[in-house]
Amino acid sequence: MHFMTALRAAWQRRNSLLCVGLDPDPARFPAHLQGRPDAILEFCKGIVDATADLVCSFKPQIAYFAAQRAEDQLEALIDHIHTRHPDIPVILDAKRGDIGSTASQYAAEAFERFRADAITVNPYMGRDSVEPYLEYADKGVILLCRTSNPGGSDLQFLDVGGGERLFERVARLVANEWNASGNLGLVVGATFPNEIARVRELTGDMPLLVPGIGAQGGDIAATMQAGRTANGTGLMINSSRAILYAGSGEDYAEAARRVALETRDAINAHR
Ligand SMILES: O=C(O)c1cc(=O)[nH]c(=O)n1[C@@H]1O[C@H](COP(=O)(O)O)[C@@H](O)[C@H]1O
Repeated sequence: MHFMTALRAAWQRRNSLLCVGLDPDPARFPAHLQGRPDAILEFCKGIVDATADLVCSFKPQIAYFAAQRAEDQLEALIDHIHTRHPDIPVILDAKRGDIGSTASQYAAEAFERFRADAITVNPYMGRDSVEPYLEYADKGVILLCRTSNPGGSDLQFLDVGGGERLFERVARLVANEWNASGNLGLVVGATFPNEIARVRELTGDMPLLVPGIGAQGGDIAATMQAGRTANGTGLMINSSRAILYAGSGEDYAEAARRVALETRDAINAHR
């Protein structure tokens, strides 16, 4: 199924704009999982199965798996999500960006090896660096626009002419010129609601991935006010650490579920 179709269906069916980020850090795992060779997979499966009815997407961050030599566990995790929760799209957070020939390999890695439904990509090498991902017409490609970190302003706020800031140029280009197949989205941090509003203004109903609530302190009400579309959707609001590490004992998945539920409801209160 096309990523955008699956996302819209998940927004409706799950009544949720929450994206749970899967950033497994073994140092923070509960004691009963410590030292197990499959700890990353087991930890993440626990989170996924406890929260799947509360989310519109899952977003595994590839660095957390690669740093632990656990790409095989990432493959198994995505396979688990597709098998057990087939209606929930998986966004592989990889933030790739390279020349076309190399980008083709990154696209094959994300969509063929890992079987992700969407990938995050850094667009700052330009259109030809994004095109290999677009060849997978049913997959989502979510481009960094205005990132959630403080240093995001260093470059993304630069005036590129006539008072237009770099992130605005990215949003305008992506919405008006690059999105011929309708499979693009943008990343805009919850920590910058004014910029969410600006990107929404420039991109119509384009889906926005919004990380930065929870551990980074972004405001849910301001995010929703700035970014929701007329029908009360349009956003995948990501929270990772605040949900993953809500508990530290054997009941970590139940603790994660409680925070995911609170977060989903806090978001829905502003739809
Ligand atoms: O593309 C992303 O997902 C992303 C973009 C961005 O601007 N800021 C950002 O925090 N992220 C990712 O979103 C997640 C945020 O995690 P928490 O701060 O723990 O909720 C991490 O996986 C980040 O890599």
